[in-house]
Amino acid sequence: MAKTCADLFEGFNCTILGNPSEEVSGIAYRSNRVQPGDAFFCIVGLAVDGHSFAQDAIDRGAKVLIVERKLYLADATDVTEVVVADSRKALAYAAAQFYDNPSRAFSLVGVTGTNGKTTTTYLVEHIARMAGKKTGVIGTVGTTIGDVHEKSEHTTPESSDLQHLFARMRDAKCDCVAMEVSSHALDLCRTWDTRFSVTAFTNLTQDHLDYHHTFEAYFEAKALLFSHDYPARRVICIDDKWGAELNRRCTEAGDMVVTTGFDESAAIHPVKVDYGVARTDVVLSVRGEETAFSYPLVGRFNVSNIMTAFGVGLMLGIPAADIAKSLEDASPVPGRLERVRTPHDGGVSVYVDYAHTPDALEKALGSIMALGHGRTIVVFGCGGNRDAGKRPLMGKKALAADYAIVTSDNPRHENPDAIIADIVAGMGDSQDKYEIVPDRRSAIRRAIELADANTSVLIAGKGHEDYQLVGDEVLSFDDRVVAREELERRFVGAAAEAN
Ligand SMILES: CC(=O)N[C@H]1[C@@H](OP(=O)(O)OP(=O)(O)OC[C@H]2O[C@@H](n3ccc(=O)[nH]c3=O)[C@H](O)[C@@H]2O)O[C@H](CO)[C@@H](O)[C@@H]1O[C@H](C)C(=O)N[C@@H](C)C(=O)N[C@H](CCC(=O)O)C(=O)O
Ligand SMILES: Nc1ncnc2c1ncn2[C@@H]1O[C@H](COP(=O)(O)OP(=O)(O)OP(=O)(O)O)[C@@H](O)[C@H]1O
Ligand SMILES: N[C@H](CCC[C@H](N)C(=O)O)C(=O)O
Ligand SMILES: [Mg+2]
Repeated sequence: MAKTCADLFEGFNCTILGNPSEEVSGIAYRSNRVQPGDAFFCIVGLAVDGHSFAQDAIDRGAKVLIVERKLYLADATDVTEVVVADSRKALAYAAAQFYDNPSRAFSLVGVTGTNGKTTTTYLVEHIARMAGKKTGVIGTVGTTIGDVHEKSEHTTPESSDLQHLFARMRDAKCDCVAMEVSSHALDLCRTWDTRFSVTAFTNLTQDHLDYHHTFEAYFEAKALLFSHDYPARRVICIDDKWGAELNRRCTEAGDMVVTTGFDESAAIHPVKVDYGVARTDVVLSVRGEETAFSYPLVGRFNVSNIMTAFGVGLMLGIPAADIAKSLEDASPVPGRLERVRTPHDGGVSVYVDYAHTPDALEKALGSIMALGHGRTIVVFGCGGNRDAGKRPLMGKKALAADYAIVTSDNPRHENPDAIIADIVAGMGDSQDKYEIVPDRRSAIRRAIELADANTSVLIAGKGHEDYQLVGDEVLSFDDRVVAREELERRFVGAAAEAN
């Protein structure tokens, strides 16, 4: 049923100047995407003020403007203005009304934390699907509705895009949706007026300080995901002090909390772990009961993700035995410690991973080195126009490898050489342990040239990405494809020469 302006803002503190019965045919926050009959939300952004695009939106047919200050555009007397205190909250609220509060139609799981969100949402989706539910996933790798996958622009979409996605998931009869909730999204109200059934916290380590400035502000943004909803079901990894603090707050607020962690004080903790090259065997203590199973992911950090997903499964009402059974054949997550396979690899073990923070790089390297392939070479860079403080820290972490090749990630609008200089500033006087190869393909080629059958190569930072962002250009680039090509170039070439 068509919605009026008054319908969208029922229960929301605002002043409607004009016609409350004006019908709204769509929601827009980007002027160049306005369709006739839309309501256009003027958002004061970090880069520009959306109010300055109001006239453009009207010219494209917007009938309602949502503003933080009255505009009274002279030749737009038939346009209704809705004055609100915060257009971002208004956008989230009105979009939820427009699509009839779709997040209430299914169990929605929100996962936040610096690292492990994508992995955990994939695991939760798998557990829910094996329990017979129709599922959806929203996150960095894209959106999945049932079995249909789409790419996405953000890890957590803008609020109105998110509500639209929820509506599509509701219409597709999804019972359970697992989504990543980034700290940007929480701070920018993208999930405002979304109802979560369960929220989960993985960890907090350095990232995004370009945006949040301090760890405390970064943590408080994450903590917003744990400050509302009823009944409040939380799964919190208490391995770092931030998780412990969140647990304290949620417990004090009377929330239902399942804690996870390596320490035996956590409600879910490992009793025994055997790390294999392709699978991991664990015995977990789950609220005092031991559960043994094996799953096809590697690395110590994935034990954390498995435990968090296990906790979410319990909160969704799925029996522990069913969760354990389903994890036996969990699907690996694209671009997370993904082994690059080709018949001609010369015995070199190449892994592509999405580690783009100091902690993730340390964990990914540690996991690969623990697999005992011998020598480890890491190829990595850092993204441009993102937290520069993490660059030297990642440089330092990379020294745990036997050798590092420092290269470009997504330079965006920064000079790649300047990003690399920031990275190597953290590598002290260890020049014999690294070299700089700015072009990413050449860096991967160099690592493979240096490798032999006792070497593993970790290509970190871009994981599932099939592009490289250079200035405004989106170049085609996939670490997995390039690594395969470079393995073949070396080993098929070598075999041909030997014949
Ligand atoms: C820091 C951040 O997240 N910024 C987001 C924010 O931008 P902003 O508030 O600065 O918007 P702005 O560019 O100043 O524009 C203000 C308003 O004017 C509008 N506008 C602007 C220009 C125009 O011609 N017409 C027009 O209507 C804009 O649509 C906007 O409503 O709102 C915009 C609209 O939704 C987003 O596109 C933009 O994401 C930028 C591009 C971005 O790169 N975000 C990244 C950092 C991000 O969100 N990452 C997280 C993942 C992090 C993780 O890995 O954990 C994510 O969830 O993806
Ligand atoms: N629980 C964890 N603790 C530390 N590092 C992890 C953990 N899980 C994954 N990682 C590392 O972080 C990388 C990214 O993992 P994942 O994509 O699951 O995290 P994310 O939180 O979704 O990241 P993003 O912020 O980019 O969306 C992995 O490739 C791995 O190197
Ligand atoms: N979601 C992360 C992705 C970083 C991936 C890395 N390849 C880069 O471009 O910095 C971010 O927005 O910071
Ligand atoms: Mg992610």
